Amino acid sequence: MLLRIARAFFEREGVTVGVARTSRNFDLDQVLRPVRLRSARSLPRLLREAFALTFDAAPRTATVFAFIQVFIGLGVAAQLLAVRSLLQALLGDQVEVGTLVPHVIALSTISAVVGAANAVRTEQQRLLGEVVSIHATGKVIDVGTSVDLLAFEDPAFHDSLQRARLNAVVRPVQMTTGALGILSASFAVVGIGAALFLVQPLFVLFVAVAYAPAWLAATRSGSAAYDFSRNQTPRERLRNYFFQLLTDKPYATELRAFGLKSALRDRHDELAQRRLADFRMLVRQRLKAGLISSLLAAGLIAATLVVMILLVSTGRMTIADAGTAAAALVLLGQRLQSLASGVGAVYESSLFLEDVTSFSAEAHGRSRPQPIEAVPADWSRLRAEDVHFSYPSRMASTLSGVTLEIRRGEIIALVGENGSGKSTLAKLLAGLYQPSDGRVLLDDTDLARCAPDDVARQIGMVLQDFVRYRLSARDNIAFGAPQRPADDASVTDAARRADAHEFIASLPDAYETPLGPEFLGGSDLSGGQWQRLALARAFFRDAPVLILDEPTAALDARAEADLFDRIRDLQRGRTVVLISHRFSTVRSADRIHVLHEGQIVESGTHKDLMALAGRYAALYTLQASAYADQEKH
Ligand SMILES: Nc1ncnc2c1ncn2[C@@H]1O[C@H](COP(=O)(O)OP(=O)(O)OP(=O)(O)O)[C@@H](O)[C@H]1O
Repeated sequence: MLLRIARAFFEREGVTVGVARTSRNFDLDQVLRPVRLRSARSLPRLLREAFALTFDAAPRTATVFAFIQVFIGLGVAAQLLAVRSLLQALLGDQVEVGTLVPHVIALSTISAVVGAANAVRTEQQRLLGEVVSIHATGKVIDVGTSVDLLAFEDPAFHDSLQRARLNAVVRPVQMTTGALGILSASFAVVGIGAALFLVQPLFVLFVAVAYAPAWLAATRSGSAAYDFSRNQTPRERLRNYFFQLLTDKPYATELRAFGLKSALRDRHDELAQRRLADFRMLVRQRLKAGLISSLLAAGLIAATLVVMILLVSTGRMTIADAGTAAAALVLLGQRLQSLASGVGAVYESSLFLEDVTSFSAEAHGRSRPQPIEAVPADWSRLRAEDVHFSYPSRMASTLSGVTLEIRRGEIIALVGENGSGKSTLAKLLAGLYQPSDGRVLLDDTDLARCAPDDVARQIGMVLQDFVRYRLSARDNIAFGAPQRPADDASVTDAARRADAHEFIASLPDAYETPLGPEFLGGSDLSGGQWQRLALARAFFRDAPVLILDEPTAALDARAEADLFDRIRDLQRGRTVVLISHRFSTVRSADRIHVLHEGQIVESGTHKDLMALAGRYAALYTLQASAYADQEKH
């Protein structure tokens, strides 16, 4: 059932499960299948990665921290030895108060210094956790913003992204605490172990055996938690999606209009219950392992104490040594427990580490071939040359053998029925996707060989699904060219060109009004007003090429006609690629390309295409007669 829901979700999101073109073929059944438990052998690698991330984030704090750990480890051993010599002095034949004083002073001083170091360590650890968390979040942002756009078509990438996003806040702290806890406990264990060894070497072996099950239990429970989180991800993404549908503003109106609340809630709850059931199982497993290992440890420590009593009663061990050994056993037990829980924490957070590492590999793997070529400064034509393209999740080609040329300053139009490939071609022309075959060129320079940011500088776009930034009107426009100063003159100029100035000026705080009623003092806009704002953003970018993908779908007919009448003036000699379903608006383009099932089937001016009496002419006539009918009625 869940598999069906998950499959339906991915398909509804436009991602059909099938053979992918990219190297990372995706199979939902594969993803939903639990992965194998991780082996304890991966611990050294995980620790290395955890330390690398920590030291990368805060080299100085981490180094200071490491020194404090060593210091505390040695300090605890020194404390034990000081206790031992105090006990020896106390239990000696002739106890003189004067001889005890240096022992007391030594023990108090060591204890005070170790106590102070512990306090510093606790606070440093918190600080380090925060710094690593911010650093790790930055890494997730870096990857999320630098991967190829096509990565977002890959559900496996979304799983990684989701995990990294959710885990970036808590896991780094857990990981740092765990890794540093291991470091600290290891030093302490070595120190106390050495002190215990001096007293009775056999006891060191007893303690190691006693805590081995705890170590195993922690490793296993860490890896079980890892598997749980990993296997839950696809389901959790689906549950989050239902959660969003139920609580986010964009869906609130339709949810109420269709009375969808219960239906969506049921789906959400079903997934939540599945998660809870799996989690209960995990908790039971971990609890069982934890209890068994604790009981075993307690039993073995009790046996060690019995041996100790026997040794003392037979005179083979002094009382001072027995007292020291007892204290060492307790201390060692505590440190070994924290060592074990540190290992568990590192295992749990390894999911995050792995995602960050595979993320970075992803970013590198998808980077452009070297050497990078410069975008020609004064290019004179943008050309698609026998371009083929298919989305990773679709078997069929979306574009096949598309060739077209746009000279600088020309206005061209792409028309065709829904799904014919217009938006996809526009994204290829903008260098957002790479063709699977063929090339997109600026003069003779292949866009695939250019730095994405350089290509982006050449292009301004109004996308079909443009973003409505819930920020100020000024931001909404200025985001068109973040490197350009958002001064009043240029922002209002762009707004005027998109006919947006008047309604922005009438907002409560004009250009500074937050565009979202969910924010204090915020206002919302109509669909057409948002579209004008998106247009203003593209005008503000002032790039040599402007791609308008149905930029007027939400505008009324008069506004649309007015915009296209003015587009040549507005663009001041720049290149325009226009996608529209309203043929009347594209008729003035220098060339019109008609797409059908991913191929250009007709090209020419409006006059040429009408004379051809083909697909364009038929659709144009159909639309014109529909308008004429509307006029009559
Ligand atoms: N992200 C995607 N993943 C898989 N297939 C996609 C994706 N985006 C588009 N497609 C498919 O590619 C084909 C072309 O889509 P495209 O959006 O380019 O068409 P279009 O001509 O712009 O359509 P419309 O006029 O409806 O906007 C369609 O069959 C569509 O289903």
